[in-house]
Amino acid sequence: MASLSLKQIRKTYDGGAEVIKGVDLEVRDGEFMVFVGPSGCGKSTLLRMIAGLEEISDGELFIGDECVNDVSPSDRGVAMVFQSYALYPHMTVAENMGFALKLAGRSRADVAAAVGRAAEILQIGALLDRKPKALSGGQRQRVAIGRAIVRQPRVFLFDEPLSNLDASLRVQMRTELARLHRELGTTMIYVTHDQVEAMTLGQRIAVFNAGRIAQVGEPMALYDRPANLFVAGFLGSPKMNLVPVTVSANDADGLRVRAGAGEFALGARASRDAPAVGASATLGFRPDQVTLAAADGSAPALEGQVDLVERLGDATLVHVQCAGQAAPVIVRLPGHADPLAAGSRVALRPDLSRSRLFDSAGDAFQQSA
Ligand SMILES: Nc1ncnc2c1ncn2[C@@H]1O[C@H](COP(=O)(O)OP(=O)(O)OP(=O)(O)O)[C@@H](O)[C@H]1O
Repeated sequence: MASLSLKQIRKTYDGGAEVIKGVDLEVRDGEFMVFVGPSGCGKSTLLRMIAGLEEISDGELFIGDECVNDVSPSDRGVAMVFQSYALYPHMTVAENMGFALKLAGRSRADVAAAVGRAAEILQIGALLDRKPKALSGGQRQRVAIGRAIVRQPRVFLFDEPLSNLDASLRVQMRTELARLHRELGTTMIYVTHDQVEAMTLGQRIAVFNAGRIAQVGEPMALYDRPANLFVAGFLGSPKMNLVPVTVSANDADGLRVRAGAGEFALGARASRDAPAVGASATLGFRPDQVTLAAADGSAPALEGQVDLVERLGDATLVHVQCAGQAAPVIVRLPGHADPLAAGSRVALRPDLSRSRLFDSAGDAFQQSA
C-alpha cells in the first residue's frame, strides 16, 4: 500500500497542445480515489502517467516517498486494469493471472497459491482452465482484475474497467469492486466518465475539466457544495438547475438575488466576497430542492409553464420553462406525484438554505450558511 503525491504534473504529447496542465493531488494510503470528467479531459493520460506508460512532461510523481518519474512501469509497484481486459487469448485463465509472477521467476507453487487466492476473492475458481474466448465479458474483467491482484501491487489503477459491460453487470461489478477495496485495503485510482460510478465508488473524487482538476473532495461534499459551475453541472442526474440571476441587494439583511419577477433572499450570507449589487450570477439548486405549486402571484417565486412531465416510477420529473431561461428548470417529485398538467402556470420556490450561488466567472460564492 502506498500514498501518491502529484506535484504540478504536466503532459504535452509530441507536437500537440498541453493536455495535463499542472495537476496537484495527494492520494492517501489505502484510499479509493476516482478520476471523473468528460471525454478528452485527460484522466486516462494522467492514469497512464502514474502507471509509467506515458512520460511525464513536467512535474513530479511520488509513490510512497519515492519520486518515480524515471522508474520503469514494472518497478513502480502498480497494476493496471484496462477497459479492454487485455488478456492473452492463447493462455488459460490461470496462466493469464499468474503470468507476471512467472516472469518474475516465482516458483510454480507460489504462482499457483497466489492465483488460487485471487480466484477465490473474485469467485472464478471454476474458470481457471478456460481460455478467455470461453468467458463472458464480466468474467473476462474479473480475470483482468485477478491478474492485477496476484501481483500484490502498492496501487491499483483502473481505466474505465466496466465500460464494456451491460448495465446490470456494471452495477454488480461496481459493488464487487467496493468489496474488493474493503478486503484488500489497497490504494486504488479509478478512471470513469460515469458520475454514478464516481459517486458510489469513490472515497474521494477528483473532477477533471480540460486537463485540470476542477474540484477534489468526498462525493457528497462535491454534490452539495460544488466549487464551480462545471462540477455543479457534471455531478447529479438530472443536473443541478442553474438559473441566471442578478444580485439585487447585499446589506445588513443579507444577500438577495432577482430572477425574472421573483426576488430571493439568500439569508445572512452577505460578505466581502459576495458579487456586487447589479452583478450577474447563477443560482444553483438540485431538482429535489425546489417546491412546485400552482402560480398565484405570491412572491418569492420563479414562475413558468409546465413543459413536460416524465414518470420514472419512483419519481416524477417536471420540466418547467421559465421566461428568459434557455434551459427548463427540472423539479423532481417523489413517487407517482400528480403534478400540474403540461401547459399549467406554476410557481417554483427553491430551498434557498441549500442553494448555491456562482459568480460570473462560474466560481461558487462561499456562502456562509
Ligand atoms: N497518444 C496521444 N497522442 C496525442 N494526443 C493524445 C494521445 N492520447 C490522448 N491524446 C489527447 O489527449 C487528450 C486527453 O485524452 P485522454 O484519453 O487522457 O482523455 P480522457 O479524459 O481519458 O477521455 P476518454 O474518457 O474519452 O478516454 C485528448 O485531447 C486526446 O486527444
